[in-house]
Amino acid sequence: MHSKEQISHDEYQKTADWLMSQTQHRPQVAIICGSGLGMLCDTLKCQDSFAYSDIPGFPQSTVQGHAGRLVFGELKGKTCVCMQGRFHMYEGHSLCKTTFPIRVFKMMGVDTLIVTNAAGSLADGLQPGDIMIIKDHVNFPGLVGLNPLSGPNDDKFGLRFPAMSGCYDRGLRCLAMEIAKQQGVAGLTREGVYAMVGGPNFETIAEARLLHRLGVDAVGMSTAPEVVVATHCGLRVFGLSLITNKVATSYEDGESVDHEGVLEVGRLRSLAVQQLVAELVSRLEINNNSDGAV
Ligand SMILES: O=P(O)(O)O[C@@H]1C[C@H](O)[C@@H](CO)O1
Ligand SMILES: Nc1nc2[nH]cnc2c(=O)[nH]1
Repeated sequence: MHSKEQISHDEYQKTADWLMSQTQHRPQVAIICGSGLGMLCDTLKCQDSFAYSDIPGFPQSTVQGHAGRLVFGELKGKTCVCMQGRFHMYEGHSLCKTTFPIRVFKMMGVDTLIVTNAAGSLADGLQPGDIMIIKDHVNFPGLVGLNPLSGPNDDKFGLRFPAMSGCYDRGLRCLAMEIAKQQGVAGLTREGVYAMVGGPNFETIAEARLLHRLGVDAVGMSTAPEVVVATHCGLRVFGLSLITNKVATSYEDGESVDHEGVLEVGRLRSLAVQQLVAELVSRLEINNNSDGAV
């Protein structure tokens, strides 16, 4: 079951060492591409890319719209590593496996993690095609003990009881809003709360109404475990959700969602998301003390 599997420090190190032996790039920024957002990798220059199936210890991506490649390259003067495809709990991966790359990135010297996802909107002010800068999350699996940090704590990575109150960096959220204004997409962009549910089914009407009443702005099936592990090991985090659909909350209107529709909105908004992320990366101030030693 999820919480029992443990991955040793040596296993993360082995993967980090293998990647560093295969590429000259030493990433400062890691980017995780959500469903339909794999094009974020296209902006990287001087790419070195690896199929997940060739990387020792890496899980495999099984979801359409998640290519399963790790891409290293330069973006606006920063060295980045980009996951073209992430791992979800509903694919059957343990939570340690879904978050495996995060600790590998930390060991490679990454300072900042940018997470993206596709999500359904529960908020009146968020329409398909809008960009939600994640202010905070509700980790539903985590609240009932399905947490990648369950099990013995590895003190080399972080504290047994890490705080999560500031896990989405305030400075980066403000910077992203400023960039959205400068790029003329402020009307499409606002902050909100993301909730992770286990999936893979989309919400029932009753579940959607419950999430809405709880103050959730957008719901998806990923991200929270990655952010918990990143915050635990001291990475600075920025997150955004591309709103791909409204979550149906009425028995009358017959609204429905499917994965192909989710991917289609990703394609339509790819340029706006790409430009926002690229400008954010270019304006990041990197903490050069991050030498990857954990
Ligand atoms: O990887 P993300 O969270 O972007 O993927 C979302 C949630 C499901 O995996 C999928 C549903 O269409 O999109
Ligand atoms: N749980 C969930 N995940 C999504 N990913 C994209 N849209 C949705 C949605 O409506 N619900």
